[in-house]
Amino acid sequence: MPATPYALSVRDVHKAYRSRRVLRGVSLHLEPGTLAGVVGENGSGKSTLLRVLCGQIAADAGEVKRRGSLGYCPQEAVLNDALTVDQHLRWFRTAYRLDGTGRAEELLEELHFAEYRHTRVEELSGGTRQKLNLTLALLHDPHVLLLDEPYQGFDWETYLRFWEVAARLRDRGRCVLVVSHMAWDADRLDVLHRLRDGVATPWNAEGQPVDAPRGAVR
Ligand SMILES: Nc1ncnc2c1ncn2[C@@H]1O[C@H](COP(=O)(O)OP(=O)(O)OP(=O)(O)O)[C@@H](O)[C@H]1O
Repeated sequence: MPATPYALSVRDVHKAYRSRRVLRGVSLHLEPGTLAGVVGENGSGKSTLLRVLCGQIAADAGEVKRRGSLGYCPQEAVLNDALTVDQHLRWFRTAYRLDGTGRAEELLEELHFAEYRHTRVEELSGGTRQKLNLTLALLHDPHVLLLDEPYQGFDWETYLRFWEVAARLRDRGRCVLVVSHMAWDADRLDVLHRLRDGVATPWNAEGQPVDAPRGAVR
């Protein structure tokens, strides 16, 4: 049987919290070298979808297939307040069994927070915590990256730099899925899905369903 061409393949995924049916048959298929987005209103189930995709919670039904290593940047940074930025980087490097500090150094420079490397997390601003959160997801250069509102708290320069980093990853064949509740990033993405009523619909760069006539307003 030929190998699936997809880096991430999601088929008819369902997830409910008790009687609240959040995902009601989500399907999406992303090839390597894709920068994709999922948008949706607050509470539409974006984080739930990502948590299912990364395996943090189980789907009630449906299938998720992934090729290669995974990086996940959760919406809430999971950091240890008592440790410094450098200590986090060392900790994750050991967990990922990485040699050298190359990738971490690159990301510290690219996201402009090298000056905080010896600062404990409890003393960092929200935006700098988020830079560390993102860096930890990217550290092992995973094949599939799931990023849940990865730029919240970023200043404008860092926000733009984030998209440069994401585009470079895509150009190197990585599959990057970014969750946002804003559609204005649409033209930076190769593929955009809107999550509504528990299903994901592909949207075009104008923020309309792909089967809608151009210029149509919904
Ligand atoms: N652990 C949980 N237990 C029960 N209900 C939950 C749980 N997690 C999320 N929900 C509910 O599921 C729905 C979807 O939540 P989710 O966090 O996935 O949405 P979201 O689209 O990521 O929202 P936001 O844009 O506000 O981050 C919401 O109604 C939320 O209250």
